This record gives sequence, structure tokens and C-alpha cells, in this order.
Amino acid sequence: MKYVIGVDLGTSAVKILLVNQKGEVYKEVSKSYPLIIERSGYSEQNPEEWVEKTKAGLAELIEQFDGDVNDIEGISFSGQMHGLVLLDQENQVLRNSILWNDTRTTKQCEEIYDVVGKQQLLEITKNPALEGFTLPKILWVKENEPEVFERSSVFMLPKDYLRYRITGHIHMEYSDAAGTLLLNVAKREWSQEILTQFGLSSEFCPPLVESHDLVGNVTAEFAQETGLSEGTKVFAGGADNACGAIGSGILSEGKTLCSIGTSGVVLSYEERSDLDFEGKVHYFNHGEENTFYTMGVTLAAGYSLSWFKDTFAKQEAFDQFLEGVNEVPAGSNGLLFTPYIVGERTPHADSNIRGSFIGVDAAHERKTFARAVLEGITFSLHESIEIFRNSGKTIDSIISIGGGAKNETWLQMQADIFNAKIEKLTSEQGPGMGAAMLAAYGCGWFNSLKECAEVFIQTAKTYHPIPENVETYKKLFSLYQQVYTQTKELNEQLREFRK
Ligand SMILES: Nc1ncnc2c1ncn2[C@@H]1O[C@H](COP(=O)(O)OP(=O)(O)O)[C@@H](O)[C@H]1O
Ligand SMILES: O=C(CO)[C@@H](O)[C@H](O)COP(=O)(O)O
Repeated sequence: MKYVIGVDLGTSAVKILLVNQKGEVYKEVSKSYPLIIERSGYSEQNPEEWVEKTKAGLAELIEQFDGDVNDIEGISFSGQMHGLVLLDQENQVLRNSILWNDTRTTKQCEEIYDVVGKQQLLEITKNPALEGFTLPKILWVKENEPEVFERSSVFMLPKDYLRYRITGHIHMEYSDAAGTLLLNVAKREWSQEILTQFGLSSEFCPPLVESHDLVGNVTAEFAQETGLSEGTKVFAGGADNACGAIGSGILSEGKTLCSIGTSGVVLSYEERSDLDFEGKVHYFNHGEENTFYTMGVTLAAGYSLSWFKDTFAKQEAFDQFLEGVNEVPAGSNGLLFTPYIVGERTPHADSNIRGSFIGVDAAHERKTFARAVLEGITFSLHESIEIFRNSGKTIDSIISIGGGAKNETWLQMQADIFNAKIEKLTSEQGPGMGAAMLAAYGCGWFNSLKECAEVFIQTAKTYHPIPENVETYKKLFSLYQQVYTQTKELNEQLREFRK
């Protein structure tokens, strides 16, 4: 039996899957790392920590593997998107990576609109200037840390840096490059226009490759440190949302994905590159050649839950913390939560908004708050579903992945709030599975990712909407939507008190 490895470099942890030729997950390892939050709006990680935790995870996986390591034919990657990694001329990391959920760059986003023009930016990159994307982070470093910027010779994204450390070769692939605001998404090339407008050279951008392209082998040093074979082929991989889509079989029109990781995503497959969503949803290159996807993003989806748990019950596991949420009725006895704890992206691109609990009552218990947090996160994702439905898409069936898909009550809640059938797959590790599929396709096990999906992906359980809950949530959703407008001005005034 042959195997491939899928490495998902997430925001909360690196998750590593060893998958056999039938698509069965043979072994699974996860190693977590923290966010570095120096002040409100900041979010960083140390790239060395990604490398060390991946090495440790791979070593553990190989140690437990009782087969022949030479049968592990390929490895590929899925990665948290947009994070800026700056390297100097010796390819040494210059500073911590500034992550996708860091919102310090509002000023730089305005500068991008001033210099490029909103319409022109949408035409080239298909996306608006959002704080989380990479170009605003590059401009922030240029303005605030000029000595660091002057020493930088190339920029990378998180999983591309990790892969560089495994192979010694620098590349970037289209699905992640799409989230930099430097790529012409339809033409699939770095935008000379935007690079020139910001005084950036072409050499600052790595060479572009396809997600399933072979980009090297495991170096002798990395093989020795992890137990991997030097013969294992390394394939480029994709952005975590592109990989999540591949790992969930979102490979044809009409398929919708809901992913609840640190962020939350509602994603739809697009064959064409010339649709116009006016920047209301992100529009990126897929990890499948020459196709695309659109998505709405909740900045703090799983992160709202992990923040709430870690703040009030750090020692408890998620399952223990969520015990009893199924006993609280739909609507959490009148308690509403908005998950804007680090700002929001879809539908409100607003780095200043913050979360609220509305309607706190003396009768509410901890489990009421926990359920309200799950509902608030799901309402936020429903805003993206509504954008897609209003654009003419039919969404009656959704595949749900990510850490959030581990909880039965949350999956039923998704069916009730989205008013759609929810499918849970045999593995909720969509991005890791997508990465493994890119390696399997790259190794030539299948003629296409679609063929691979037919073998690798299976539905474990389906959740159908409960009509009574659907009605309750319809009413509550319109109240939820009002909280943003009602609290926007208050949050402007609270800004000066934040540290
Ligand atoms: N047992 C669980 N039940 C419900 N939610 C969970 C559970 N375990 C993890 N989560 C949620 O999943 C999130 C992590 O999901 P994951 O897909 O691993 O994220 P990432 O790829 O961003 O690292 C956590 O922040 C948490 O909110
Ligand atoms: O910023 C985005 C997408 O635009 C995020 O979805 C990141 O890609 C992080 O993903 P997770 O760690 O939550 O999976």
C-alpha cells in the first residue's frame, strides 16, 4: 500500500494526515501553537514555531507508522492564507509573520484605494483592499519598520515558507497568491501594474506554480530530523480554503462548503473568472487548475468559541465545555452574540467593530452563553449564505468541515440557521485531506482531482433542518443583523479605551 501526507498549517495548530490509496486516514497528528497578540488588532506567529511543530508532528507520525517509510510517495500542504513572511537575502526570516486576522492595516488599505483606485483593484485582483490581505501588511512594514523592509528580498506565505524549509526551494502557488492583492487573478500572473505602483520589484514575488506541481524532494537534513524518506516527492499545495474545498469535493458548480476553523468560511465553486460580485465576497483561484471559488469570511468563528472557552474555562476540552448546549432551546432564551471580537470581514469589512452579548438575563447560565456564541458565529456565516442566495445561487445542501464540525448540536444548528441540508464527512479535516489529495493527484494516482474525490471523500452523516427551529432562527437573524448597525458608533467611541 502507498501513502501520501497532507499537512494543514492552520492558525490554531498544524494537523498532519497520513492517507492511503483508498483515501483512508491511517494516522493523524496535531500540534498546536498560540497567537501572539501584542495589542488590540494585532495577530502574529513565529514561522520557526510552524517549522518546529511540523517537524515534531511528522516525527511522531513516522514513529507510529509500522509500514515502510519509502511507501510514503508524496507530501503536500494546506495553509492559513495571507500571512506575511519576509525573508532577507540569505533567506532568513526578518520578523514574526503578520497573520490574516491582524487588522492593523486600515490606513494601508486606504492608501491602496488612493493609489490603484477601487475599480481598478477589483478588475485586477477581483477583491477589495481588506486588512487581512498581504499587500497592506507589506506596506505597513515599509512604513513602520523601514529598516526591516529594506533588508527584505522576497515575501512568502505561511505554508510556502514551511515547504521552503522542507525542500530548500522558494515557490508560491496560485490559490494562495490570489490572497495577496498582488496577483492578476484572471490572468494568473503577478500584476506588474500594482507592483510598480508600490515600488516593489518582480524578484520580491516568488515564482508561481500549480497546486499539484512537483516542487522538489525532502532535504537530507529534514528527512533525518523527521524520519521521512528523501525520496518523498513534495507538491506545492494550496490555500487552506482551496484545500478545504478540494478535500470536501467542491469541484463543480453548485457545491457549497461551510468551514469553521479559527475563521469561518462559506465557499462556492466558480468555473469562470469573469463574474462580478462587486467585492462583496472574496474571489480567488482554486487549487484545481484554471478554476475559481468565491467565499464570505467570518474573522472570528471558531476563534470566538476558543476565546470564550479559554477566558472562562481554560482547562476544559471543547466537548466538556459544550456539554448541555443541546438542552438550551434554539434562540438561547433571548441571548444574542455577535462574533466581532477581532473585527469582521463579510458582510461588514470593519476592523473597528467588536462583539456583543445582547439580552443578558439573570436566568442565563454558562451553557446559555455557550449556545449563544455558537448561534452568533452561525448567524455571521448565514450572512454570507444570504449574499450567495441573493446573487442567484441555490444553496440547499452544504458540506460542513473544520473543528466546528466536531459538534453534533452545532451541525444541527447549521442546518436550522442555513435552512439547508448539512453533510458531515468521514474526516472533518478538509484542508489536510485536500492537501493529501493534491499529493495523490501529483503522484499520478488519479487523472484528476475529481477522480480522486470520488475515491477519497465519503459522507458520514446528514443533518436536515427542523422546521420549528428554522422559523425561530429566521426571526432572530433579523435581530442579529441589527446589532451591527446599533453598536457601530458605540464601538467607534470605545476604541480609545482598547489596549
Ligand atoms: N470538539 C469541538 N467541538 C466544537 N468546536 C470545536 C471542537 N474542537 C475544536 N473546535 C473549534 O474548532 C476550531 C479549530 O478548528 P480548526 O479547523 O482546527 O482550525 P484552524 O485550521 O484555524 O487551526 C477551534 O477554535 C474551536 O472553536
Ligand atoms: O483569511 C482567511 C481567508 O481569507 C482565513 O480563512 C485564513 O485562511 C485562516 O484560516 P483557518 O486557520 O481559520 O482555517
